[in-house]
Amino acid sequence: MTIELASGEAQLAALAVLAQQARELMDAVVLTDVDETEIEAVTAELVALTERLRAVRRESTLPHEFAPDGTFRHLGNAVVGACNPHALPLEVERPPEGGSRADLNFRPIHEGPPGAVHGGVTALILDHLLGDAVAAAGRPGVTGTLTIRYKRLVPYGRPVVASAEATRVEGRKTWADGTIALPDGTPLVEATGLFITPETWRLPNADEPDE
Ligand SMILES: CCCCC/C=C\C/C=C\C/C=C\C/C=C\CCCC(=O)SCCNC(=O)CCNC(=O)[C@H](O)C(C)(C)COP(=O)(O)OP(=O)(O)OC[C@H]1O[C@@H](n2cnc3c(N)ncnc32)[C@H](O)[C@@H]1OP(=O)(O)O
Repeated sequence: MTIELASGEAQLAALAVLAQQARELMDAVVLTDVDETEIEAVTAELVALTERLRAVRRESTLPHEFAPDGTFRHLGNAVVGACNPHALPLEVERPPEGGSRADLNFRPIHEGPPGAVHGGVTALILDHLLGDAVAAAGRPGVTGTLTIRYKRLVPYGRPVVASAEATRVEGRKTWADGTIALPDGTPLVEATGLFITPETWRLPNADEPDE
């Protein structure tokens, strides 16, 4: 894993604004009902804009890194990356009592079953949140297994709460449980996962895994 110093903060801030606009574009695309002439005109403008962005390309995606304020971030991450239009982005909090949580609102672009969120999308969110919970416990790792139980359809367009906590440790293995629930606590999706700390990972300030 690469840990690099942050650079080009003004450019990154502008990129985050661009990524948010791209999200709004995606939201507009799935709900627009303008006629085909207008769709073709907008598409032509987007082709031109895409070419402008491609004019200068990075050799790799935005890295895992420490921001100037000392916090760890991954601006290109598919779930939490402010600079990645694919990300909600999920804003993860780490409450003082432990674990990880996030308030979130899925959108029509996340639809799977009619009027509800795709199960793969909720699995993605829970994978990340469980991963954050094990990292919060000082045991960052990659997902070995992820088991999901879909209890109720997850609505989009209204608030839900995701939460997770590490539950057990054994060598380089850490287990975590999590849920996506309505604000009143009604569980919609439950997850349990096993995360494994690769041999090569040793993060500054992280507790050493018990080996
Ligand atoms: C996404 C990167 C994040 C970077 C994190 C950095 C800092 C953290 C800070 C904040 C992060 C916050 C949240 C985000 C974090 C994560 C969320 C998303 C995570 C992902 O989305 S990540 C992508 C999906 N993930 C993969 O792409 C894994 C591919 N895979 C491998 O990279 C290797 O396969 C590895 C490393 C798993 C093991 O390889 P290895 O050589 O180190 O270990 P080895 O095989 O020796 O196994 C040792 C013991 O684990 C058991 N074991 C192994 N694999 C198992 C499995 N799958 N299921 C059950 N048990 C398993 C063995 O049975 C043995 O058990 P025993 O010791 O009892 O015999």
